[in-house]
Amino acid sequence: MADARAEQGGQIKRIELKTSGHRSTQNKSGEKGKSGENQISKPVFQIDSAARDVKARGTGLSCYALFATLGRDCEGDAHSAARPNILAVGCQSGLNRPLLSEALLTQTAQTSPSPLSSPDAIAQAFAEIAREAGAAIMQVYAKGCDARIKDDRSPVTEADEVAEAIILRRLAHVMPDVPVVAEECAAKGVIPDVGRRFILVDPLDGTKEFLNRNGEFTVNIALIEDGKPVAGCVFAPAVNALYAGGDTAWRVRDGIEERISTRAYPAEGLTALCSRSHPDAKSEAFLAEYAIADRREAGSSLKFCRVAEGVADVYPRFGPTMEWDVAAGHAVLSAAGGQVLMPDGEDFRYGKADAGFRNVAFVAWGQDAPQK
Ligand SMILES: Nc1ncnc2c1ncn2[C@@H]1O[C@H](COP(=O)(O)O)[C@@H](OP(=O)(O)O)[C@H]1O
Ligand SMILES: [Mg+2]
Repeated sequence: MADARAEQGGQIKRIELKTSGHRSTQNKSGEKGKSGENQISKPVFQIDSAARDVKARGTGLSCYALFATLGRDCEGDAHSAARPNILAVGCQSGLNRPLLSEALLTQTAQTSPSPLSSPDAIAQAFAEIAREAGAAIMQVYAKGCDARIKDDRSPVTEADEVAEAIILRRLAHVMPDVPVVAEECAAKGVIPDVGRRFILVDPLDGTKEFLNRNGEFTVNIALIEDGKPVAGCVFAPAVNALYAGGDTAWRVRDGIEERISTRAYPAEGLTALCSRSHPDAKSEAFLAEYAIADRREAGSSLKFCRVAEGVADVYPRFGPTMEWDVAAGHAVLSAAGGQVLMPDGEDFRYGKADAGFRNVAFVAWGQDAPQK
C-alpha cells in the first residue's frame, strides 16, 4: 500500500494507491534478479474509489499535483490521457519506490464561479501569486543551482519547477475552473485542452538571465480570453519590480505602487529593445527601417514592461518564443496603452494549441505603429 495526495480547487484528498498487479521491466544492467529472471518486478498501483471526487477536469492540475506529490519518491513524467476528463500519470520508479502506472481521476466535481470579477482584480490575484513564486525563486537564487537542458535545448532549473508548482497550486484555489498551460508542465507533455478562456504561466522567464545572475528574469501569469490577454502580471523578484495590467496598468517598485502608461514617440527617434540572450538578425533588420535613437538589450518579459512604463517604444521579436513568454507582458502593455501586433499589422493572438503554443513574429509598440 502507498498513499499520495491530490489537490485541486482548494481541496486536498488523500488517495490510496492499491496494488493492482506487478509489472515486469527489463533489468537495465541485464543482471539476473533474485527470481533468477532477467527482469525486475515492480508493483503497479491504481487510485481507488476514494479518488473519484478529486477534481480533474482534464486541466492537468490534478495530474501535476499528484505527480508533484509523488515526485519526491518517484522519478518520471506525467502526461494527460486522450480522454479529456481522465488523466494518466506515469512515474518511473527507483528500485524501492512505487510505480504509479495509471491514475484515473474522474470528473464529478461541480465548478464554482470565480469570485474575481474584473480584469484588475484578476491581475491583482496573479500579482500575489507571482510574489509568492518569486520568493521561492530567490531562495534558489541565493543558494545557487545547476541547469538541466530541456528537449527544446533551453535551460530549466529547480527554481523554474518550484515556482511553477506554487503557481499551479495557488491558481487551483483562486481560478479552479480555468485550464492552465504552464511552461514546465508543457515540457513534460501535460497540456490541457483550452477553450476561449485559459491561463498561461511562465514561472521563470529569462532562465538564462537567472543563470547569469543579472536580475533580468520574471514570473509571468496571464489570462487569455478569445485569443487576447485580458489580465496579467510580470514580477521581477531580483529587482523587486512588479507590473500588472487588467483594465488599468500599474507598477509596484520598492513598495511604491503607481499607474503606468506608454509615452508618445519622442521626436528624436524611438528607443528600441532587443533580447539580451537571443539576438536575431530579422529583428535588427526590422528596426533598421525606423528612426531609432537608442537601442538597448534586456532579458525576459521585462521588455514589454519597459515599453508599458514609457521608457522605451518598440520591441520587435522575430526569433522563436512561446505564448507563455509573452502573454503577461502583453497584458500589461495593452493596459498601459500599447499594443502587440504581427509585423504585417494584424493582431497577435493566443491559443495556438496546434502549433504547440509557439509564437509567430511580433512587434510590441508603445503607440500605433509609426510611419517608416
Ligand atoms: N529556440 C527557441 N525556441 C523557443 N523559445 C525560445 C527559443 N529561444 C528563446 N526562446 C524563448 O525566449 C525566452 C527568453 O526571452 P528573452 O530572450 O527575451 O530573454 C525563453 O524563455 P524561458 O527563459 O522562460 O525559457 C524562451 O521561451
Ligand atoms: Mg519564458
